Amino acid sequence: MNLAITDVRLTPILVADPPLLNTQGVHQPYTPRLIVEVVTADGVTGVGETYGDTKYLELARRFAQRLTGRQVNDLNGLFSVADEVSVDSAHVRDQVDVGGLRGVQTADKLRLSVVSGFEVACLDAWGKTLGLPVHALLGGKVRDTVEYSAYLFYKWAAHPARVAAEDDDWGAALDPAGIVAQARRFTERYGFTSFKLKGGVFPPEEEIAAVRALAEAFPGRPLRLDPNGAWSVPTSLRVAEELGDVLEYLEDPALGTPAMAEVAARTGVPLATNMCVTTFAEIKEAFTRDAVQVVLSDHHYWGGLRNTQQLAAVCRTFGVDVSMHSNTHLGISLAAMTHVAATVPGLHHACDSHYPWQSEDVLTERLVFEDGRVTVPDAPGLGVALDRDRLALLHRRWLDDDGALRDRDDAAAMRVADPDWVTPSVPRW
Ligand SMILES: O=C([O-])C(=O)C[C@H](O)[C@@H](O)C(=O)[O-]
Ligand SMILES: [Mg+2]
Repeated sequence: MNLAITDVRLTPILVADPPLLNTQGVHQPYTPRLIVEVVTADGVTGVGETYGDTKYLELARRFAQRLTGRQVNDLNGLFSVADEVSVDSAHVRDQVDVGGLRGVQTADKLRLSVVSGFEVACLDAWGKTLGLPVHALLGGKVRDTVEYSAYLFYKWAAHPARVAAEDDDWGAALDPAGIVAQARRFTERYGFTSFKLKGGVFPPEEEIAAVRALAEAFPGRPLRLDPNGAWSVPTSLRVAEELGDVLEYLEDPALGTPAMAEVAARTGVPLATNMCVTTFAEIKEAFTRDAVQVVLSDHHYWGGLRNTQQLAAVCRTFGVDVSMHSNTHLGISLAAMTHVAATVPGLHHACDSHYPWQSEDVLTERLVFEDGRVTVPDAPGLGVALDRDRLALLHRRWLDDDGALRDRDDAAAMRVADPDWVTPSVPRW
């Protein structure tokens, strides 16, 4: 058995994405992702997936150059490579962007997102070589299925500039009735039994009404509302007061740990985050101030599956729940999320996934949700197979793009419909 990496392939792609609304704007018709392949001396190929925007891609290219000759099971070594890459990446070293939906974007976090794509690819190759599933390499699964929630979005029927790949049959959802209809479709198609509504789009009263309508349509089902930090502390408290009887948790109602701590101190509704605790360095302040009761890990920006397990252990120590966040992603990432979620003890909340919104994939066989759950794959590696024709097609789309869509920009996508749109300042309400 020879675990040495002999080749690394990076394939940036553009994937069709429906016009889903959030507080920053609307999803672009296509979103960038990066598919990572590592090949071993034995000819085994492992696959990974991460963000594909230019700044990630540039780092990934530097990263890839340093991998040949390393062992696929040297997972700790990936972080040393990340350090080396940081030294010669002066252009991203000091880059900090506070305005996105993924929390504060630092160069460190970009690097960890890149590491995650390679870590998953290495685990896949290592597992295939040993004939073991990724969850076994992570210490073994403690459950056979992982529960996901229906991720509801306010949505237009179509993108303002129609695109060929867009033919979703979800229709528009712009009011409580539309959101309930969307939720029904999610239950019919995938059997989801818990629901998360992406908020911060309409004034809070309208979103409160939508959650109330969901509570009436699906009595007793876990419900969450996530405005991505768009509300002030008083608004967050008002929403918590009005929906406290039906919410499983409120997700990032206000932006940042101090504001979340203020809200948490004055409501009994649990608060979840994928914005104010997104790195190990942010944990201490948030946990000591009791600002959050649930951390939604995203293995991409936490630096991979093993870091996600470490995060879960820290959360457990502090009595904070852990669950999972997602961004627009394909089946490789869903498989990775499912493997790691299967190994985390005490996972009390259904994980998020955008996957049902993705009509395209790079797999020969897509993962399926049954009764709102994905069965944990037991085949070697991630248990997925790359469809090279699909990959080539989505890469061709990336090559043909003039650069406009290679970096996700929800505000720019919104300006296609509303030229005066500017990213709202926070708090918006
Ligand atoms: O839970 C979250 O904050 C997200 O899922 C962030 C995403 O960027 C979401 O807002 C989206 O896709 O519009
Ligand atoms: Mg969130």
